Amino acid sequence: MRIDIVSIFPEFFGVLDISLMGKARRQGLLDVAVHDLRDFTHDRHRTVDDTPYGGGAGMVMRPEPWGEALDHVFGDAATPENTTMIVPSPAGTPFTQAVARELALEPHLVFTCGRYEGIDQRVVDHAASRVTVREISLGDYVLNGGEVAVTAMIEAIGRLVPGVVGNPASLSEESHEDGLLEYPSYTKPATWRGLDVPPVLLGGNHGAISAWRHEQQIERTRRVRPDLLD
Ligand SMILES: N#Cc1c(-c2ccc3cc[nH]c3c2)n[nH]c1N
Repeated sequence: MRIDIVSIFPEFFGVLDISLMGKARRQGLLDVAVHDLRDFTHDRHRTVDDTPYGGGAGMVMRPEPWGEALDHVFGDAATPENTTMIVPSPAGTPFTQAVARELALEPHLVFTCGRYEGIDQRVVDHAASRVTVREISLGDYVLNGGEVAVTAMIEAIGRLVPGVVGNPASLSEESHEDGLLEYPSYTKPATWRGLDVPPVLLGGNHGAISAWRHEQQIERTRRVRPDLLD
């Protein structure tokens, strides 16, 4: 999978050089390129924003640098079938595990990190004439820009790419994979500060363990996220 990120804070994505994402990049499973939007400006101050038409607080990201940056990232080969541009936005559709699974099947993802009051709408509209565009929200709260959201999305998507996670079986036992929250986990010692590991987990009866874990998933989901059971 090829991932391109455009941001005025490219250094923000150094986190993608470490841990599982870094290993996947070194293995060639993920090809990630980060682009500085200011490299596509032509004035002395490398200006990326301007005042909003219609007035209002804050600034809007200018379309020209974005247009040139996306021209560079899309190249001549990008089509709606092979390239998906993801625009993080509080006005987007919710980012869920199901969306992560969909996007993990795409060959090329382009993430556009807005700042200020957002990106001139014409950038999104023009890109939609060239590639698939999805405006996606990390959650119902307000961030200062797209970078935090893009980092979270790339981790959630990247870990689903075959080969990135060592034991694929672990992916199927996580929260939200089967519509339920995950069961509680324990490791040694069997007793810690007077607290015991549930005996069923020590008995080696795999059928009983599996049944207990499913019961725990149902109980935890009913208690914490009853909405998932609707
Ligand atoms: N995704 C997402 C977001 C954002 C977000 C995304 C981009 C920009 C650009 C300026 N401000 C932004 C906020 N806020 N809350 C979310 N769930």
